Amino acid sequence: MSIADLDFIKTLPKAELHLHIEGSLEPELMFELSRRNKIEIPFSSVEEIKAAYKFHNLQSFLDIYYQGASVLIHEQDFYDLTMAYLLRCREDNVVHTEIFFDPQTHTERGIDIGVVIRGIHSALKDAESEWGISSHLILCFLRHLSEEEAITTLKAAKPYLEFIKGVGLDSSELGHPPSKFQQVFAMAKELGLERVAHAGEEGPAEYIKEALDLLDVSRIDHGVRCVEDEALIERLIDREIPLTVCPLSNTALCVYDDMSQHPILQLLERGLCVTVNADDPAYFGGYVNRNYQALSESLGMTKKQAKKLAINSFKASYISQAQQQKWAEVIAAI
Ligand SMILES: Nc1ncnc2[nH]cnc12
Ligand SMILES: [Zn+2]
Repeated sequence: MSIADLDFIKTLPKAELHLHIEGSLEPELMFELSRRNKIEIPFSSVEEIKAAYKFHNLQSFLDIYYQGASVLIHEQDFYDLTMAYLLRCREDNVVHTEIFFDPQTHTERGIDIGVVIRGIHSALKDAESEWGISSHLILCFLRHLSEEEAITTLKAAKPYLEFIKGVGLDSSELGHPPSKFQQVFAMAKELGLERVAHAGEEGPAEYIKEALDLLDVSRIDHGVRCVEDEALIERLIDREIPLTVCPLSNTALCVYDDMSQHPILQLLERGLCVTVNADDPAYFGGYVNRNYQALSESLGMTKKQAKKLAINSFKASYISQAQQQKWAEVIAAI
């Protein structure tokens, strides 16, 4: 596929399944909110912010990402943040999105979890009624904090469970294995919530197995280090466990030195249900179509592979089987 086929990527309806809403905070909005809320940030211009976005691993990114989120205070801020992302969905033909949010990043600063959820949820509802973009919200626990704090967060979210589809696990992976969160994931299951977890991004393949065995997740976020364990790859194929892969994130955080080393298309060809996602687009150089474009440019992704990836995005989502089927037919006809 040539670069001229960017239009083709845009024609494909897509679901996005791995997007941290706090990671969609563009420098321009960060500045506006810092002024509006009188929160100091250590940058004097948008250019300075962008220049600071040079990462050498996950932690070097997370330090800047949590600092950026400090400008989010009011319900309107969370609304504006989410609406800005949904406008990008519209541009990229993302018709369904499953959004992560990190309540502890905000509650630690004294912000009520209801402020966060109501702000995000009302933007999601507006985008659905205005543009027909459907969505789910996934509450993530920060794995560098304790399980006890995760349990407190889950309890605080109880009045809002009608707005929450599932729980996830993110932040610093190394040294914080899924086994640390077994109890809180069991509680979430008991509450009828879906479960996903970041695993095998920087952490070993063993963490992917733990997420499956101990947290009973139905999807793995990233998961690219499964390539180091042949038996695990076969298990992921047999059990049809999707991986929400984020190519530009992986190169920005030096999981791979160059996109040409990314295994996503090899995994696709082996029969894994891999999907393409942006992770933290304001920090990693682009939204979902930009990720598809990178696969085209660096890995020679074909139109057939792009269609399969788009079909997988619906198959791996939490929309109904009938809806999944409908989108698969639309894409097959393109
Ligand atoms: N790529 C990522 N990995 C882990 N935690 C995150 N939080 C936001 N982006 C993340
Ligand atoms: Zn992520």
